[in-house]
Amino acid sequence: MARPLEDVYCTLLMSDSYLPGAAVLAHSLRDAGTTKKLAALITLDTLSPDTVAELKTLYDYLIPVERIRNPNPANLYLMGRPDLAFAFTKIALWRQTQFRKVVYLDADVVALRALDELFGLEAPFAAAPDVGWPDAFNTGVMVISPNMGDYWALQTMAAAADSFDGADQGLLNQYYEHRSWHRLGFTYNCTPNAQYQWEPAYRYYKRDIGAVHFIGKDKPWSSGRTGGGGPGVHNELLARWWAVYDRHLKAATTPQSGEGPSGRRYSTTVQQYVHGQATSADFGTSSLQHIAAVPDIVEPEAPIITAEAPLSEPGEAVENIDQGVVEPTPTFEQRKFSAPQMQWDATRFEPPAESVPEAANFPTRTYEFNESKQLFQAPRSYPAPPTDMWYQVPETRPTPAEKPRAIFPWEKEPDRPQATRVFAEDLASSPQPGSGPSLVDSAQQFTTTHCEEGAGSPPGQAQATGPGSPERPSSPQTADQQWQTFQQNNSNAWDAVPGIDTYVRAIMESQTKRGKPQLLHQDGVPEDILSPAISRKDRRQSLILTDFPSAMERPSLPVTPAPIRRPTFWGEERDEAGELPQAEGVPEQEDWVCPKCGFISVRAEDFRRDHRHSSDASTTTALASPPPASSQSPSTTKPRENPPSPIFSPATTLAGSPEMQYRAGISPRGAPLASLTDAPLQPSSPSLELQTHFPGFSAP
Ligand SMILES: O=c1ccn([C@@H]2O[C@H](COP(=O)(O)OP(=O)(O)O[C@H]3O[C@H](CO)[C@@H](O)[C@H](O)[C@H]3O)[C@@H](O)[C@H]2O)c(=O)[nH]1
Ligand SMILES: [Mn+2]
Repeated sequence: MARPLEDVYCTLLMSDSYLPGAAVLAHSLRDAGTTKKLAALITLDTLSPDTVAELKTLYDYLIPVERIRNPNPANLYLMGRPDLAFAFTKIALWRQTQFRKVVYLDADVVALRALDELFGLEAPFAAAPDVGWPDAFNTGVMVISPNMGDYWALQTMAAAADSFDGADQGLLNQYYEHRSWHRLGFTYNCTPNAQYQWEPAYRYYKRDIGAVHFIGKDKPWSSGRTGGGGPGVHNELLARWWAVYDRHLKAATTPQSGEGPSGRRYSTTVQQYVHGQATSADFGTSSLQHIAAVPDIVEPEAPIITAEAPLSEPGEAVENIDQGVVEPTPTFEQRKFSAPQMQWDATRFEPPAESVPEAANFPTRTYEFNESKQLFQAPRSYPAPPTDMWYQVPETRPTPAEKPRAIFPWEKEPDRPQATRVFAEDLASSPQPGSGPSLVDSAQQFTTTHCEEGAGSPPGQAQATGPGSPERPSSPQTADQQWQTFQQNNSNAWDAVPGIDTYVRAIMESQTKRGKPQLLHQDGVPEDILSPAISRKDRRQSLILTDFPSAMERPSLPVTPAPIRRPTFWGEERDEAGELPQAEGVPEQEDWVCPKCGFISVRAEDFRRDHRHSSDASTTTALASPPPASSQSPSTTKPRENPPSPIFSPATTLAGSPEMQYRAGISPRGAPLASLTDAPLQPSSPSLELQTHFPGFSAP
């Protein structure tokens, strides 16, 4: 016949720091005369060999178990106990099926008497109410009938972190909420509370108390004896723990030298985890302060001796003090720190996915309202406001910002007039049919606007000739006269630098020799670039740089004699039958626009002399044989007597050279140059559209 299964008291130890608790628990049970064996579940990888050795002397069975970590320990922070991350390990009790019944006791429990009657309970599970929520049970004292069915169910819950407090108590209460369990009396798991205790009840039930359980972060051995000196329920019960400790484990005068009253050797292993133990100073002070041992713990009525009472072993400490014995601090005292249980074991697991950040452990400080009943007394007087508060205006004016470095020669002229700006919007309103601004006017506007640095013009000239200037001559001039005046008074500074001229001509000639026309479009297909129906993206990138304003900048500026045709509301182009009359006093288009390639020069002389196509072998200039249909104004056919300086000559000569496009891409005032589209300009085109070309940027 098989041997009947055994009954045991069992505890759990997962860290060295709880060793004093486990030791006191074992002693308290044995002192109480239990007939049952003692067992301890231990996690070998987190306990020191010394601790295990000590446990071996105290317990009949040491049962190694794997720690079970809460995979989602967030709820532990709700009760401020992140150190209980491995509390689920406790469910290993249910798999100890080698035992019939287990009376489980936390390591922070001290038995005041043997609890053997608990093994006679029928119920498969029993526990006492929790003091914080009495409908729930506390898991520090439990009567368990181990079985694998419950174990696997609990294990599944633990794996899912199914626990309202993140630890075993939440998990087990959830598990047994809908199962039958036996409710033990509070006397089996009395949890003294420093803040609240129902003292009359304590006094009344005191003699029934079977086990005291020191719940919470602070344990008797971790806070030391200082807290347990006075009257009150909590201190009385604390004294019961220290009584067992003192009887069996308290440090002797010389470590490892003595024997306790029970005949056991004092344990230095245990002492090192007891606050305030194992230093010579402590030997003296503790014996003065501590509550001395209660002689017979089986007798709850035994008188409790307070600090003022005679010491149980007065000789030791006094002797030491008197003889001036100063013992070196033992190394185990220096090593007694035991790190609290971490939220996760970095040596075995990855950090939990939803772990609480470190900051959750930062100390917090609570400020409370002042509860003083004293009425507020206003001070008799307040300090006078400061009298020297005003803004001190600085005596010296701040030095004006430095002028920008001169780039062009004329910028160095000392009495160069301040440049002004004139914008198209400031000028006369849009061209009127028949009397709209001529090309001369436009050119004047343009030059004044764009050469606002007053390039090359005599002092004051830029303003004087500006159309928007108040000093504008009011006497009416013919367009031709204005053109003459304008051209005489305006020239570009770079035209006076022969080097530029020579260089650009050389490029142009070399291109002409290579048969590259300067402005021929790639495929020769004429295109009505002015048609609004043609979207911008369909146009090829321009090859020509000029200083013309772009269509965007000056959309209405008529830089060609012909007006811009806008589509009607219905989208089609307007009839060519001139709605707008030809402008007067404007040079003929053939004088400055190449009918072949649309190349533009403002100075007709330059145009005739310089602009040639390689195919024009017999032609001296592009304009030697102007298209017969376009000759209209007699004023443009006669040669000019005093050829004025070119205005746009760089543009005419730079055409077609990508390198020079880049170099000439910035106008004298730093604005990007405009470029003509490379589509051919038809003599019959209704207008010419200009397109801004920024160096380095290609229009789609
Ligand atoms: O670092 C540790 C932490 C815990 N334990 C063991 O686990 C038990 C539970 O920890 P404890 O500090 O005693 O928890 P309590 O302050 O008592 O907190 C309550 O909440 C815990 C978590 O739900 C339950 O385990 C307790 O029974 C319950 O009283 C201890 O007694 C020890 O046996 C260790 O060995 N090392
Ligand atoms: Mn406990």
